[in-house]
Amino acid sequence: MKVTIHPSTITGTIQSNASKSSMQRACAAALVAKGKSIIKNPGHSNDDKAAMDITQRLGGTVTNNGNELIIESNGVQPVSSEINCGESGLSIRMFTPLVALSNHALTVNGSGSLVTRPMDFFDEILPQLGVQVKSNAGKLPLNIQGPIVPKNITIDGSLSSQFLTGMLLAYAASDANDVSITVTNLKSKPYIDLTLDVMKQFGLKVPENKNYESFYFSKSDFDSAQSSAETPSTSLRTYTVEGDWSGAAFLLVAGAVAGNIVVKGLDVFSPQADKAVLQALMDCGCVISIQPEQIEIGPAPLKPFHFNATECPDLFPPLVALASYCNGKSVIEGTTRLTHKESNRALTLQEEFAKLGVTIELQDDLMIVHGGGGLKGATVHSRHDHRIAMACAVAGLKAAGDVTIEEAEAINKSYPDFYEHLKVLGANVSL
Ligand SMILES: O=C(O)C1=C[C@@H](OP(=O)(O)O)[C@@H](O)[C@H](O)C1
Ligand SMILES: C=C(OP(=O)(O)O)C(=O)O
Repeated sequence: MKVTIHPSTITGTIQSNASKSSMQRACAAALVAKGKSIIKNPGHSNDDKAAMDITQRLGGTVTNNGNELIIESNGVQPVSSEINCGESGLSIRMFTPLVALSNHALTVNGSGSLVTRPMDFFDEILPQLGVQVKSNAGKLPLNIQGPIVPKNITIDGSLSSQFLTGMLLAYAASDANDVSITVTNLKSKPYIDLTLDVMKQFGLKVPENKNYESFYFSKSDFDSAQSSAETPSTSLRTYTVEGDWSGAAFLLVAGAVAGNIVVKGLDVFSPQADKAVLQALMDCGCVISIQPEQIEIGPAPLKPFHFNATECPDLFPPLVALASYCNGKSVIEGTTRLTHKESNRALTLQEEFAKLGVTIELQDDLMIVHGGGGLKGATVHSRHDHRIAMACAVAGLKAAGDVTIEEAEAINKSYPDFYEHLKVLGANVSL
């Protein structure tokens, strides 16, 4: 699908989309928590759909009426010999340790960019916990046969926090007692805060976070009268999927560049990593008012900013769009975190923004965006990466000519309503 963004000024109010990070975790937590869970504000992105399908294949009963998702579960009891994670890095890395809770042999598969993303973690770690693993040299498909036996283990957190998210859930589900997961060089730490937050809300056993270096599952927490009285694991529980700071970052940048808008549905106290976008927006000098129930944002002469995105790598694409309109060189740190996303994002941003007339330099872990020179109309390509498509769309709002995005449907991975939301804000978008 091709989408063309015509130069536009935007205005109005928009409700943020549901966070796939919050929604996918909720599916996994509902699966292992046992009992009935009601999940409000469910998302409908491809990654959300993958998580719902996996939950069902691992034994959950999933009923989705659009406004509410109801999951009933007796724990992981697979009803299928294969799960398919689509293109979702979080789903494969979070659900594979949950697959390993069962003694059934299962194949874990995926598609698109996921086929080339590294999964060697499982070859190295799961066998230490009694799980048989066969992979295609560290890539998909994976054949997994548990059950996992929690014990003290050390894992590497430098490539992705998502493996740790899966391990924490699996340890909690198997009632890990007096054991620690030690993690070296953990990156994307706020995503672990989100995992722990969801685990708590679903009444799972939450480990003690020792400075993001070790996560200790105590002997007694879960059995204590107090914890089971507060959040009994088999009770009915309700969870509301958070508004998505990662998707909203594109809307907020659109406001800073192309018109006064209001974004609703974002929790400023959320553990989500990407709420850090507010810092860059405040630093670049746009007009912004942050209130508990909404964020108002609008354009002003924009100045360059310096931002460290090591812990929130998904902010690179929207921040590159923002930096393109800032008058001078903006510096974003953390490019090494981008190599294994849906595309090699530092390179794809450099190549696609070059088509729009923006020079991006890559130096070690730094990205330097030469902004303020004006953007030209061009045809760009999503590179099958939702965040590249959204970054180009937002950048196109104030380009000198039309910006056409090829394979624009990549947005379905996280934010299927993105172009519609731009249209609601008055952007001139041809679908
Ligand atoms: O846990 C999550 O929901 C995510 C964690 C991050 O990945 P890494 O931990 O690999 O950086 C992020 O990039 C991804 O989009 C979603
Ligand atoms: C990298 C992303 O997601 P995942 O790793 O879950 O596929 C993303 O949404 O940008």
